[in-house]
Formats: sequence, C-alpha cells, structure tokens
Amino acid sequence: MFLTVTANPSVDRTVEVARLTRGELHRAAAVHVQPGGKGINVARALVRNGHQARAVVPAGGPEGDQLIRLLTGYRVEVVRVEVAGPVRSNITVVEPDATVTKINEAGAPLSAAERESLLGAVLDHASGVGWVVAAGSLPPGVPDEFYADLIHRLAPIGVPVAVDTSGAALPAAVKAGPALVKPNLEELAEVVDRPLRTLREVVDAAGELRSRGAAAVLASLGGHGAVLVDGDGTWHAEARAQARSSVGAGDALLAGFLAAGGRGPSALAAGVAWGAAAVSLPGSTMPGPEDVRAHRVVVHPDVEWERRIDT
Ligand SMILES: Nc1ncnc2c1ncn2[C@@H]1O[C@H](COP(=O)(O)OP(=O)(O)O)[C@@H](O)[C@H]1O
Ligand SMILES: O=P(O)(O)OC[C@H]1O[C@](O)(COP(=O)(O)O)[C@@H](O)[C@@H]1O
Repeated sequence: MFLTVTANPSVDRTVEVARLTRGELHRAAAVHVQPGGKGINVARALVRNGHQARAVVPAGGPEGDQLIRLLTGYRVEVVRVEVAGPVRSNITVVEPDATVTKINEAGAPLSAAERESLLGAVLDHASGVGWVVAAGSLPPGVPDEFYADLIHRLAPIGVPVAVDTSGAALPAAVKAGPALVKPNLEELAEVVDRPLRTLREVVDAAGELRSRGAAAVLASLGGHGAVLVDGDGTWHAEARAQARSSVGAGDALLAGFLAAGGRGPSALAAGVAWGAAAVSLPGSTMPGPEDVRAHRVVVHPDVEWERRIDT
C-alpha cells in the first residue's frame, strides 16, 4: 500500500487547440477533465498498474465534490479532509506538437486547524505503508515547512517519505531528511540557485541536496530522461516517446520508480518507462501496463558527464 498526500489538489482541464495565439479566440479540438495534483496522479498511476494506493486530499466546495467524484472512477482509495476553500482548477493548453502552456491557480488557503487535520489524516493511515508520497505545491499561507513537518512526524513510524514539491517548500523538505526527492530540472536549479546545463551539473546539484538531508534524489529531465543519485551510485536513464502531453509525466515517473522498489537502476528504468508512457497519452492520463514500453529504456552504463540537458 502506498499513501499519498496532495496539499493543493486540482481539477485539471487539458484543452487541445490547433495553435495557441495570444489575444485570439480558440476553438478547442478536445478537452480532458481529470482529477489532478501530484500526489493524486501518483496514486492514480499506481492503481492503474495493479498497486494499492490511498490518497489523502483536502477538498472543499462543489469543486471538491467534483474532484472526489472524478477520483472514484479511478479506483483510488480517497481519504477526504473537509476544508472550507474550494479545490482549484488548473488549465493546460496543448498544441499538436506537444507544446504545453499551463496556468495553475494558487489554490484556497488552509486554516491552521485544516492543516492539522490533513497531517493527522496522513499519520492515521501511515502505519504499514510502503511509502508516503507528499507531493505538489502548497496553497497560499501554508508554511513552507508543511512537508518538512510531516517528515518529522512520520519519522517515529519509520515509513520512507518521497517528496515532489517546488519553491521554498522543497529546500525545507530536503532539510528534514526525506528518503527521496523528485525535482525536475527547473526545481533543482532553483534549490541550488544556479543554472544546470550538463549532466555533471545536475549530478552535482543532486549531491548537494543529499548533503543537505535527502537520502536519494531522482531528478527528472524531460526528454533527457532522469538521473538517480543515492548512497550507492549515480545512474542516468532515458526513453524515446512520441510526446503528446507532458502533464503528469513527473508523477508517472515517481510512481513507476516507487512501484519498482524505490531504489537503484531497475527502479529508475521503470520510472523512466512510466514517464515516457505518460507523455505519449492525452491530458494527465496515467499509463497502464499496456502503455509502458520497458524495452525502450536505456540505462547508460556510464554517465555522459558533459552531455547538455538544457536543449
Ligand atoms: N519528451 C519526452 N520524451 C520522453 N520522455 C519524456 C519526455 N518528457 C518527459 N519524459 C519523461 O517523463 C519524466 C518526467 O518529465 P519532466 O518533464 O522532467 O517532469 P515534470 O512533469 O515533473 O516537470 C522524465 O524524467 C522522462 O522520463
Ligand atoms: O501543485 P502544483 O505544482 O501547482 O502542480 C499541480 C499540477 O501538477 C500536476 O500534478 C502535473 O504534474 P507534473 O506535470 O509536474 O508531473 C497536475 O495534475 C496539477 O495540475
């Protein structure tokens, strides 16, 4: 059983248009409405591949009801935490060449009592789970230390925590000593406060996060695949895909990595296979076993240190 918590869930609307032009009317070629937020997507991907996953979700307003209704179609076990503010909507516009333009709402604030209920719900369900995944941005007013606080409170239970977040919440979580963090290239560059142009620079930045407290770093690099840096070594893997929508690809990567044991090159290969499968599917659709092409993954025996990853 995997347990995820998404402090700032969303109803994702992915709109496909022929070409996006600022200031013009567009007629949508297709629309996908899906339950969203990073922990929710991780849970959806795990369930789609035969694993058990439970998602802790703060949900308020009619939008919260809609989110929970949408989730029931995905067979994810949901622990709903009632909150006053409505669930946000995040909009992605996708063009035929797979260019994505995202508009993510900030989300509704959570009161101190609501934050406590959310943490309490995670702690209530954490015993005996394989991993807790704390993922996504924090709503306005929620302290940057929210996920860090969760890591500290989970420590006595001994369950490993994976964190995928952004902004100031990420360095705060790293300091709390999670088993795994999953930054993308932009998030990793922001934490170390320098541009990352080559695999060497990515691996150095991942090492810095390890020295600050994260036991392992799974850095996702879009079409360049992903790098895993842990106490045993450094690996780079990638897989070619016919890109359609990258929304949720990072969540699929993390889910695949955890589903395959959450450590080492074989888990990295599985994660990259799930990530590549996710980008080839519309909207934030999570891949199932029929979509995943494990044989397309290349785990490089030697890291190509000077390879550019900023193109
Ligand atoms: N264009 C692509 N071709 C193949 N795989 C991709 C592509 N874009 C993303 N992926 C896969 O999805 C994973 C996550 O994508 P990335 O964009 O780095 O994360 P995030 O969605 O968190 O920003 C990558 O590590 C890679 O495995
Ligand atoms: O919490 P954030 O950072 O605003 O991100 C939320 C969005 O991220 C997603 O989980 C997609 O994640 P990725 O594309 O980063 O893998 C969407 O479902 C959701 O709308």
